[in-house]
Amino acid sequence: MNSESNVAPAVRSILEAARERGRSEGDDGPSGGRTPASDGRVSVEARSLPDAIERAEREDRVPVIAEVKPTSPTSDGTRDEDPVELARAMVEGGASAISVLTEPTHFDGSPEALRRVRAAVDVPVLRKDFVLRESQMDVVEADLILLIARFVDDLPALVAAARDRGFQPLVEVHDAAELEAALEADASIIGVNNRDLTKLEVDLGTFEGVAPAVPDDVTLIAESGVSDPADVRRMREAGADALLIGSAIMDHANTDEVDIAENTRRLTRV
Ligand SMILES: O=P(O)(O)OC[C@@H](O)[C@@H](O)c1c[nH]c2ccccc12
Repeated sequence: MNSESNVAPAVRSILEAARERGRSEGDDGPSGGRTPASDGRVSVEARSLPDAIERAEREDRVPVIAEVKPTSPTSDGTRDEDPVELARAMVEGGASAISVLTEPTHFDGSPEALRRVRAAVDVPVLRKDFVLRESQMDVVEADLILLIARFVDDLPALVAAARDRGFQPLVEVHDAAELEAALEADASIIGVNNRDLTKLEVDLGTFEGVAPAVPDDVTLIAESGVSDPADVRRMREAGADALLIGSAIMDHANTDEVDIAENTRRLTRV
């Protein structure tokens, strides 16, 4: 994998920033909220995502991972409410898990936001960032950590490193070749990103194209571009065990007060 030659300029810039992060701070330097073991690694007791999905199904909710994403290169605005308040409203609206952007330079995220969210809610929390090296995992505790198949050099090693720390790795793919790499790396939670990182365009057909090749025992997540109940139904029919939804809940462009709980509810009660 690790092909970034023709990704969108915004994505290239995100990756450059990610590559630098952790170096100047000293790869193992202290930072907000992590719980270092004696060797400087975090060690987590993760809240199970498959269990949270099962609970939602039992309670007739669509399993949704709702994303605290203050802004993004493709968003029309910035939402600067307290991440804890946003996360609480998402859980109130039926979210099964919360994703928190920790990327600082393009998404206005922070590890501290994730630490505070995880302390405030009892559902699993995903760390959404561009983790490229093992040492970048030791920044903050989370229940799940994102690994983007396309951008990492040694996916099997990073999957193993994540599990060593107690994280549930969520491996993000965009096509059949990346899916194969994820399966070879022994991933058991796989997300198909509907957003093409070369053009930043969204096509829900991406999930529909990749999903049939995913084994049943994998927890399969449809990521990005789900904007209304019809999209929720479409992704569920194509085999999504859960949906990762950010923008439709955050509603960045809306400058009026937005009801995050209600935005979440309309996608979990489909
Ligand atoms: O806001 P959306 O279209 O609902 O998408 C959420 C999530 O899938 C998206 O933020 C995302 C998917 N993969 C990523 C990798 C890094 C940062 C962000 C992402």
